Amino acid sequence: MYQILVADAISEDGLQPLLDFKNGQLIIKKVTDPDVELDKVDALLVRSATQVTNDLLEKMPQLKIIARAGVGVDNIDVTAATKRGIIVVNAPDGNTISTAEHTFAMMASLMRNIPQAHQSVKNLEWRRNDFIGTELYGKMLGILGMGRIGSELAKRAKVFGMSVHVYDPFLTKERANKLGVESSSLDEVLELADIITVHTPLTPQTKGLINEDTLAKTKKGVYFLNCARGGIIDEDALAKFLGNGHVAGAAIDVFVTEPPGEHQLFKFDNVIVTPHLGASTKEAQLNVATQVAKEVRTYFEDKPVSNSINLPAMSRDIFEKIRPFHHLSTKIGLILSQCIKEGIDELSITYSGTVSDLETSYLTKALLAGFFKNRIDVHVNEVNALLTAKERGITIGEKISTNSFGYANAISVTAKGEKQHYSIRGTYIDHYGPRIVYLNDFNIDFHPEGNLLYIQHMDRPGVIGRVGKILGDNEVNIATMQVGRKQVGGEAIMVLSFDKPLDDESLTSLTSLDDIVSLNRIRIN
Ligand SMILES: NC(=O)c1ccc[n+]([C@@H]2O[C@H](COP(=O)([O-])OP(=O)(O)OC[C@H]3O[C@@H](n4cnc5c(N)ncnc54)[C@H](O)[C@@H]3O)[C@@H](O)[C@H]2O)c1
Ligand SMILES: O=C(O)[C@H](O)COP(=O)(O)O
Repeated sequence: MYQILVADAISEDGLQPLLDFKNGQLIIKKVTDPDVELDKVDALLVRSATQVTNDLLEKMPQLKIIARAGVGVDNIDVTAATKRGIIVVNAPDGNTISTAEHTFAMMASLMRNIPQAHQSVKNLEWRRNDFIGTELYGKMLGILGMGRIGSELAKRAKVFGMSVHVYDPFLTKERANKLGVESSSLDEVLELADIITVHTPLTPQTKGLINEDTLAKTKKGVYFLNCARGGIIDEDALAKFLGNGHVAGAAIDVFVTEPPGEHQLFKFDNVIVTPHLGASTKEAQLNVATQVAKEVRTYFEDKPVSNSINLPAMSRDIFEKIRPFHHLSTKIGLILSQCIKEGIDELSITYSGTVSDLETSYLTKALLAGFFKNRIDVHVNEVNALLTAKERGITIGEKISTNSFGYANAISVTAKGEKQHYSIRGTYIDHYGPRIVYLNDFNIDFHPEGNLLYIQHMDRPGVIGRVGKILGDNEVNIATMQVGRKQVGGEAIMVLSFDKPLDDESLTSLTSLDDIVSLNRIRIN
């Protein structure tokens, strides 16, 4: 039974897919709650409040998936999660409309002094001349970050008769034209806009995007909005430019520290604030909760998730096509890891035939996960496979080739260590399953499953018989046996499979036989 911890305020209606999930148990508690057994949690659902730090992850060794019911993942140490093989998913578009609407409401409120006027009337005042506003009509709105929310905001601004200039280094001309906005440089937006709003993620590049230098380039009387992330607008710099009258007002939904406590911006009457409410609508909360609840369930049902931050997205159709090769790749990795007895520096993988049309990078990661499975302590999966290989100095080469050696598809792998050099090839045959068709320079054909013994020996009369006798004497039942050789009387190989793991005594007796070059027990599960 998977333990699923819901650590922030997430719509319970939206959690229905998990409430209906027979293999999951929902725990709705904060991570700091002493009743929560963090070491048993398999899935963690959060919004922006819970800080998913490396220290927290350390206490959660069973954690497999972190789901963010919202967009921003800056409260999650994604790098630390990735290292541990924990998949991180979010709900990227469930709160877009709500946040765009909130930004628009903040802009209108700011320009018409609505919060200030509201408070004044409630204080039994009637100061009509103190709250003269400014029309949005005819003004230029500058949007920094033209993604989902920026684009929705632009549509609404245009309807209000505003012109929209945007700065987003990743925005194409076609998309800007389609949205009817002017794509500009950062400096142009700063110099021309009457109102500037930020809608980028918080990254090292966007932290302090609006700072003293950029503020100095803006028009006197400019207004600023931040409904994205605290820190994109440097709070000290904004306070300074509000203080000297250069900035006419600001609307802020997000802060560097949340909750902000006593804050330097609160002393300005022309600053309006909300407590990170962009996504706080019934609709958005239902959307994001439903999206992540489905993602977590999908993940535990061994199906592909759609919105992972640290794994490539894959549709169900593609996943079904890739699934057999995924199994094959994992098995190849497992076999290699048990055959090669030292650390490796290089792994070269060649995909040919029908498999080369698929997402081969995903298969490479599966192969690495198989390779590392019994070698290192860390749980390696598709999320952290490449990182793990890199940390261990293994160079990964991936190629596509047209030569599939007579099979419809083939995955050929060579692993190089200091002393050893191993090559293996597998194929997937419809209605027949995965087969290993080449191992360490020998053509062979065996089903990579269960308890196997791979023997390299000299091709001499009686070797197979002697192997069979020792196993028979030790009551070991041979389930299948395949042989291969390059030339008569040269080196040859045998791959045997058993119903249960081969015992040490039999292995020792086999090792002492004449004409045996090497033996490897291989377990595939
Ligand atoms: N206040 C809230 O409650 C709330 C709700 C939802 C989202 N958000 C925040 O709003 C922001 C935008 O969310 P979104 O869903 O539109 O994200 P998005 O990923 O769709 O859009 C972000 C855009 O920023 C652009 N960008 C990235 N780096 C940039 C840079 N250096 N300069 C200019 N543009 C850059 C990207 O190209 C992208 O188009 C995020 O920070 C998100 O966390 C806040
Ligand atoms: O990134 C987001 O989705 C928003 O900032 C919403 O955050 P919240 O889920 O804490 O309201």
